[in-house]
Amino acid sequence: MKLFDSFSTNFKDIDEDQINIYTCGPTVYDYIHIGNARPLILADTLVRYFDHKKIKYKYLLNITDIDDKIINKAIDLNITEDELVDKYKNAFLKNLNDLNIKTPSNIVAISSKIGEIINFIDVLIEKGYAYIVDGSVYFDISKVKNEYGKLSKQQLENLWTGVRVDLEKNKKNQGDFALWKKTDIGKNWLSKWSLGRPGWHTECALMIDHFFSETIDIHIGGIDLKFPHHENERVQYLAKNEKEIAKLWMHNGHLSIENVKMSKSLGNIITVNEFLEKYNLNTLRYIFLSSNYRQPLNISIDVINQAIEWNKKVFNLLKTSNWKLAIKEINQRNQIPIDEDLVPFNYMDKFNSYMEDDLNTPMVITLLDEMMKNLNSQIKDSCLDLCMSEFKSILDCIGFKYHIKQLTDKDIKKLNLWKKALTKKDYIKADKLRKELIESEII
Ligand SMILES: Nc1ncnc2c1ncn2[C@@H]1O[C@H](COP(=O)(O)OP(=O)(O)OP(=O)(O)O)[C@@H](O)[C@H]1O
Ligand SMILES: [Zn+2]
Repeated sequence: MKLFDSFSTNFKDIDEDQINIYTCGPTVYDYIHIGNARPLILADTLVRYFDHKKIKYKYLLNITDIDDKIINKAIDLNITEDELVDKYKNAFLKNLNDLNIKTPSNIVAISSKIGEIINFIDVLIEKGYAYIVDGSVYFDISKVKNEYGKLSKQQLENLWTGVRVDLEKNKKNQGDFALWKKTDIGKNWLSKWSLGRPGWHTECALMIDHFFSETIDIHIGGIDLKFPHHENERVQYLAKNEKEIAKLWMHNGHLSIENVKMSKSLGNIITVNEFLEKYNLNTLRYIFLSSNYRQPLNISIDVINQAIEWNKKVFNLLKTSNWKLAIKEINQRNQIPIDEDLVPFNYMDKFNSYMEDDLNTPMVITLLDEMMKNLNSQIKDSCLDLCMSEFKSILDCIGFKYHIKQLTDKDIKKLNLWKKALTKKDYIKADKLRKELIESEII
């Protein structure tokens, strides 16, 4: 399988027996928006494909439950940070389920790893990469001069133009970032340096160091995290372990609305909950999968309508084939074994080759369109089961989920009566039955 590595800007082969994956999770101070869902759906598409190919993987997703944003919001609302975090962590987990995102192998909140973070920072101080100022600990980026900026392809001296940096005084270099922040505001923990809390960039570096004994295979996150967050994660891991944190970096492009990046701070967000109230998970899947994950994506009513129309087509085909196959089964016309040579297409092979080409899901959508066209018209009756099962397993593999009614014996009886009425040209009876079948969402 070939994936684009946004560090080397080359395609790389992924062929290990077990793939270790990490995605930077949300800061749980609010509901997630559909932009935040893009990296999660990207990771989900990847691991679903690994499942399909029976490739083993370990996928870790962190939850940032310690952060300034959490502290400030809890103060504003006059509630405890724990109350705030619980509410939004649960909402986040529910959203994963609502979006049909497979539960990662591990979901870990950083507050459960404070002891490990302190030890991690200690090693960086001992090795001379971090220094203490008045109870806070900073990473000294001048110690990794030759490495810093490599991921985001920037010159050290140009890095800070237009980027918001920590305002702490006494830092040796402008770009030095806090590993441990001394603070008496909000929740804090006792370390040998001060009462304080860890910095965000250290959380992810620690998680990867702690859960995986070696360089991970794939690190996933939105493109906005490339600098400084991922740059900072990388140099910490490099400083501690003298090796790369990840073999391959996957960065998704931004989701924008009216051509402006969807972001909480700009207030132009659509939360996952809001989106799902109006539309459904398949609408969002289609929107993301029909465009290349690396490209920016602008959401508009046209894009949403296109997704709705496409899903209607799929749903209708699934419904029609469901009752057609049910009748066929009951009539036992299906006793003739399926001759696989009769199946005129190679859908699964095509699907696999598109997915292995850096998750080329737009081509998979085109393939599904081609399948729908054939299934709706030309496919030989004897191939219907086989082709439909391929169609369904592709949909399932890329995370679509449709609710098709399970037909009862009574439903099938009615279908047969309808068919008989048609054969006998008893159109009044046929029409009545057809109406009933439509009403009960069978056809
Ligand atoms: N508009 C977007 N399009 C795609 N991915 C995004 C977008 N906004 C955030 N992300 C990604 O979502 C994940 C969580 O991001 P983060 O924790 O920074 O969210 P946030 O604080 O809610 O962001 P923001 O304030 O920008 O809305 C990251 O991988 C980030 O890159
Ligand atoms: Zn991270």
